[in-house]
Amino acid sequence: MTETLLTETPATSHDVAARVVHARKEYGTGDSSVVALDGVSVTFAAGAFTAIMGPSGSGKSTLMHCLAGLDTLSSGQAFIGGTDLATLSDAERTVLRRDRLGFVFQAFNLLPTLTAAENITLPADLAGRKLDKAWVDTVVSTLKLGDRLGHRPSQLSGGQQQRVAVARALVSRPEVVFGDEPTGALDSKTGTELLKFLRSAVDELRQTVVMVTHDPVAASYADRVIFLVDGAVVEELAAPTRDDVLETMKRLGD
Ligand SMILES: Nc1ncnc2c1ncn2[C@@H]1O[C@H](COP(=O)(O)OP(=O)(O)OP(=O)(O)O)[C@@H](O)[C@H]1O
Repeated sequence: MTETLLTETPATSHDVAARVVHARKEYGTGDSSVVALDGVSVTFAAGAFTAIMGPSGSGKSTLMHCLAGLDTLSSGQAFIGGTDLATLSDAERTVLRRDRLGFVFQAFNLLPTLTAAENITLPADLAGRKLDKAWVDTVVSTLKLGDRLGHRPSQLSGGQQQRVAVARALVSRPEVVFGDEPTGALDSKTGTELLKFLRSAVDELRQTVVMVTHDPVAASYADRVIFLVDGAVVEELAAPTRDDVLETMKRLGD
C-alpha cells in the first residue's frame, strides 16, 4: 500500500512539506533587539525526517515556531505546503496548525479531565475529521498504549503521557509533525522506541518529521541534519551517524 502511495504521488509543489525563504526574526527593537533568525532559507522535503541542531540560542526553536505558525517572521516567508503563513490571519493559522500539523513538544499539553483515548483523538474531533481506525490502532499498539486508553493523564507516567502526546500528533497523519526535543523527558528505552516509531512513520507512511534536538543519537535517526549558528544555517549532513553529528557539533562549538 505504501508503494502505491509513493508511486502515485505526483511530483508537485507538495513534495515540499515546509520551507522558509530569507527568514528573519528579530525580537524587540533598538539596542535591546535580538536577531534570532538572520536570513534562513531551507526546504523540508515531504516524507523526510529532518533534525535541526545547533548551540543554545542559535535559533532552533524560533525557526520551528515560525515554520509551524506558532510565531511570525519579521521578514521573509514561511510555507506549509503551498500556503504562505503570512497570508493567514491568527485564526486561520490556528486552524492550519490543528488541521495540517502535529506537535510533539516537551510539555505534553494533555487535557487532565480527558482519558488517553480522548486526548489522542481530540484534535480530529475538534476538526470534525474522521480518523482511519486501522491507523489509530497501529499508532496505539506501536506506542504500547492499548491498556492505558481509559486512564487520565494523572494516572500515567511521564513516558506514557509523552506517548499519548505522540499518538495525538500522529493519528491524523498531519502534513508535518514538529518535535521540540521530543525525547527530552523520556528514559532512554522509551526515547529509542519513540525515535524508531517516528522513523517507521517516515519510512512506511511517508510522514514528514522536523525535530529540534541536542541529542546526536536522536539526530542519527533523521535523514538529514541542519545546523544553525547565530540564526543562520551553517552546515548540513545527509544520512548522519551519531559520530558525524558529534564531530560537527564539536566543530561548531556546541
Ligand atoms: N520571546 C523572545 N524574546 C526575546 N528574545 C528571544 C525570544 N525567544 C528567543 N529569543 C532569543 O532569540 C535567540 C534564539 O532563541 P531560540 O530559543 O530560537 O534558540 P534555540 O537554538 O532554540 O536555543 P535552546 O537550544 O537554548 O533552546 C536567543 O538569543 C534567544 O534569547
